[in-house]
Amino acid sequence: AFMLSRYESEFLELGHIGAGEFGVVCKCVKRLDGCLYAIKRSRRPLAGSANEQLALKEVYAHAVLGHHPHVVRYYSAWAEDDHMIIQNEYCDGGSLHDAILEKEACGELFPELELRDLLLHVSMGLKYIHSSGLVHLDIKPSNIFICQCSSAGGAGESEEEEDRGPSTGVVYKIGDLGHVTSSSSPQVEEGDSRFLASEVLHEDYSNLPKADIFALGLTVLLAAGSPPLPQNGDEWHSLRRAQLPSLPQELSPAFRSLIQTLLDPEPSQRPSASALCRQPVLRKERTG
Ligand SMILES: Cn1cc(CCO)c2c3c(c(-c4ccccc4Cl)cc21)C(=O)NC3=O
Repeated sequence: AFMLSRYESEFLELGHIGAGEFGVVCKCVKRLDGCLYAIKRSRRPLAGSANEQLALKEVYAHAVLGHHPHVVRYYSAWAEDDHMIIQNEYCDGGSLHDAILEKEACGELFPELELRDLLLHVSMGLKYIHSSGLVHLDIKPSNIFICQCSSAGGAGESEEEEDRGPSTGVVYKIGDLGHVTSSSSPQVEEGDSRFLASEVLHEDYSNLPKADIFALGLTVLLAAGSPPLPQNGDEWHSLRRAQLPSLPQELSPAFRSLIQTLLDPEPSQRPSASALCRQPVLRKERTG
């Protein structure tokens, strides 16, 4: 079109960082402030379609959630030339899924200290989302983003400092709010079946925050080096009888049993996000 779109006039595209059926994600610099942003451009969904509902829920969730150091920050969203555009905080460390693939590629493992940071940071983000009466419903490694940069953005720089992992200074943030819904009157759009709690599969929506906790448990297992998760079948069910898969590393008994509780078949037996944030095994060991 002859008219420069807002996207083209306000941003310079530096590269593609993701693509899927949802659309394309680019790393962009905003010409005005010189800051980096992750911008997702997707075909505008058909008015009144389910996809439009999903697109709107994502923007509503960001608008309601405001700022938190462990939730990817939202800056703006708009529609133009038949596309939906959302401008979010750019996390410079890639996704946890990328990090897991890299570790596997060079035969390394996440040390337990980093697994504890991961579990603590995502628990803090979930505590915030759940305290706002919302649930994420698509917690998985490809939706958790890593900030290595010193200016990790987000509110409360000082709070950010406190949250930094002692070992790596890496900050984990929950992203992709496309499945977020109200935990009380849910219109559940199921997330990735590999991370789906069995009660949600059976349409029991009575305790959705605990479905996020279950998915977080599987996410930590993958980061600990467990083999790829089954999408269905016997293995899928045995994972949901709290039989942890064999892991390539010895985790401390305290940490291993904590992960076990996240995967409990009974949602009420799984710890809440706020209980997880208070778990001694996740608090920084005050050395010296
Ligand atoms: C594929 N991909 C890779 C990255 C980071 C690479 O270091 C990424 C980001 C986001 C998103 C994203 C997810 C869902 C909705 C909107 C966005 Cl911008 C996707 C991303 C996002 O919101 N912030 C990101 O950094």
